[in-house]
Amino acid sequence: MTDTLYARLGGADAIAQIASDLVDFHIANPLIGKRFAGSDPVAIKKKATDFFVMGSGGPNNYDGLDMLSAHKHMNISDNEYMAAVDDLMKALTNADVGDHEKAEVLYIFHTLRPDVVGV
Ligand code: HEM
Repeated sequence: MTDTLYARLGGADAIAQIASDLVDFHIANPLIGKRFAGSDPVAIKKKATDFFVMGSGGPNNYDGLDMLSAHKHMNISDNEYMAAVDDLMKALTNADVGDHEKAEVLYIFHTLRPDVVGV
């Protein structure tokens, strides 16, 4: 059997580093940084890690909101979504994730777009 995406990314520690970088990049990103002005970086890094671990086939410890509830009434634009995708690619590159795994992560991320953009 093929390893889960979770295992191929390097498990919980590797994913925690990717999620931490991702949140740092979002906060520093001029296109979306202001969205996180009121956020606690430590808390959202934990939520992002748990969500990513669960979504890649690892243990499910995610206790956060579903994606529609989390982003409802934010009215996130296509440009903001693309900025978040750019940050994700950067975080994956930083962690030396291979092209095949990057494509899988991107695909999963994109399946969540309807619950995030313009809701
Ligand atoms: C498919 C893409 C995305 C995924 C998978 C995702 C994932 C998440 C998760 C797991 C949470 C935590 C939910 C909770 O608090 O229980 C969250 C919160 C949030 N997301 Fe997203 N997100 C995405 C795209 C975006 C985009 C494009 C923006 C805006 C540019 C955004 C802005 C936020 C904000 C502002 C919060 C609340 C942070 C806080 O609680 O302080 N998200 N997102």
